[in-house]
Amino acid sequence: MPDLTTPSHSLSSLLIGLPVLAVHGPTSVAVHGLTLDSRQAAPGTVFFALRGATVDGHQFVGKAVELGASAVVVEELPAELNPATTYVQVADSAETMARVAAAFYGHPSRQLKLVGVTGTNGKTTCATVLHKLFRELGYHVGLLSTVQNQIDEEVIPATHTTPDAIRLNALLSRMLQAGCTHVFMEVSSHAVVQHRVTGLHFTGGVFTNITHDHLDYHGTFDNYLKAKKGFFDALPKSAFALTNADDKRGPVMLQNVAGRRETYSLRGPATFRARLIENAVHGLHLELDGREAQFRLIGVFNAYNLLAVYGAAVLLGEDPTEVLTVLSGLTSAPGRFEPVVSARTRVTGIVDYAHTPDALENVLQTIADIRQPSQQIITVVGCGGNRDGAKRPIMANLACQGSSRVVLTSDNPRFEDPNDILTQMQAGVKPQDLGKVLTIADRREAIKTACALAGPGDIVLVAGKGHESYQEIKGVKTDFDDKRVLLEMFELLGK
Ligand SMILES: CC(=O)N[C@H]1[C@@H](OP(=O)(O)OP(=O)(O)OC[C@H]2O[C@@H](n3ccc(=O)[nH]c3=O)[C@H](O)[C@@H]2O)O[C@H](CO)[C@@H](O)[C@@H]1O[C@H](C)C(=O)N[C@@H](C)C(=O)N[C@H](CCC(=O)O)C(=O)O
Ligand SMILES: Nc1ncnc2c1ncn2[C@@H]1O[C@H](COP(=O)(O)OP(=O)(O)OP(=O)(O)O)[C@@H](O)[C@H]1O
Ligand SMILES: N[C@H](CCC[C@H](N)C(=O)O)C(=O)O
Ligand SMILES: [Mg+2]
Repeated sequence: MPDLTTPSHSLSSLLIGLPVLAVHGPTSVAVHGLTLDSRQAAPGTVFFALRGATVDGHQFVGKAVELGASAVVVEELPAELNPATTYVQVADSAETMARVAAAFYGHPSRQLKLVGVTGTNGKTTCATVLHKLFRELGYHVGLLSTVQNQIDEEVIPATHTTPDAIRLNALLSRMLQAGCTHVFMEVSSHAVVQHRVTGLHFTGGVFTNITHDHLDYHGTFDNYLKAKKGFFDALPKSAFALTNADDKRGPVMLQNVAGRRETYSLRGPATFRARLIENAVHGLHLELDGREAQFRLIGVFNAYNLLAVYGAAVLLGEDPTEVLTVLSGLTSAPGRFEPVVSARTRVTGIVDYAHTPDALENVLQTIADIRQPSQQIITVVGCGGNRDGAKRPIMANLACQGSSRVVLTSDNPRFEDPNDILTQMQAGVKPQDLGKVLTIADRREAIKTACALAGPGDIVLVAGKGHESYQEIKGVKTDFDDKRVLLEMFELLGK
């Protein structure tokens, strides 16, 4: 694995142009590293005290100083200052950290064609397909996504959809050094609010859609929309802003955009248009930008993703015909509508990352569109702990509306009691649907039961965890892979 760059700068050079309220101590100190975690502080590092969701990083300034941090960046100065450390006081530590991180790594985003994808659903799909497309077109390409980060085919594990600003700039720098010309990344709403992408130079931004999610974190839908829009508002004049004109909030996203405003649509006038010819089990047949093509991705929602990818590629200067030709052969991201068929009774298992009401509704609608009338749909679904609770009853109800049988189960309970989550899900089940619902907290058992219920040719949808290779219970991640469990159960039950 190539080394991460370890640049060295003086503190003063990193602070050029930034609004600093006060400095105590010398700014000539050499900086070899940046950290947001006091436990990683050491001589030569700058520690940024961030106000977190759980704790206030200012509590750990003393610890960082004790470990030898050369400088600390704070919003509030501690009562006692250590003469061996430089204290930089700013109005917003998170924003300052992002700008310092960009400078520390030499502003890699300015030398890359960096495209960010935001929206409730479809970010990973679009970013991953863009990565595959540009690889096929012959470029060296970086990817920052929920599933994994990549430099060409080299995989770098991801812990977040969008990494923190330090890791993000370090990764961009590494991508640049590896010869990447393009980087496609997901921009989560958390990332925008927490300034993870502040100070990056984007060549383009793509908006997929916005529906219910993360209201636990953002409080209101309006704040959630503001976060997504914040990314578009900050795009430079030189960038393109590509939005989904068919999404209710698509046009709002463009309101304050300084750059080129572009749209895509399946329903009306737009820069990039598509018409659905066929949505079948083997893929989509579309007329895209005036030309007919067959695609391997399934479901109308993927027609939107394909259109967004096509639009972004053309806006990046690629030849439309070549883009269509390559795009038609590409598959989706792992764990996104991924089918596995049992050997004997031809039960189709579908593993999908639908963990929002909109995604679940779309996936069930897609299955309804492509299934044979004789095929029953059995859905296994849960909702994550320590995340938006409001979606729980809604998702249980949607599962009932779109399925013959439903097994409610656990997703990643995290620090919540799985049975509490399940009770909240059950509250969404209509009295007339109670007969089709089973509740089994153990996800493995739930998948086993769904497989046992499946007759020859039926469809078992396992929703919510997609590519995830673990289940997180009380802070401990244990190996768990929906696709593997499905295959195991098919085998065990002779399906
Ligand atoms: C809610 C949320 O976004 N949390 C992120 C946030 O953590 P936090 O606010 O809880 O941090 P905290 O524990 O309160 O600590 C505050 C500060 O004190 C520091 N600290 C803490 C302890 C200590 O001893 N010393 C110390 O310096 C911490 O490093 C931190 O800088 O800042 C951390 C550092 O960047 C992130 O790792 C953490 O992501 C957590 C793990 C997380 O689960 N985030 C999810 C919700 C998230 O970000 N998801 C989005 C995608 C969603 C989607 O795809 O739909 C993502 O982009 O991944
Ligand atoms: N354009 C779309 N519109 C609606 N639903 C979609 C769309 N694309 C994908 N989905 C559904 O949403 C799920 C998640 O898709 P994907 O991983 O691409 O989204 P994401 O925005 O990256 O999600 P996350 O916020 O968790 O990173 C898919 O498994 C599918 O069920
Ligand atoms: N990026 C999303 C993923 C949710 C996936 C689902 N399996 C869950 O654990 O809730 C989040 O962190 O909220
Ligand atoms: Mg994602």
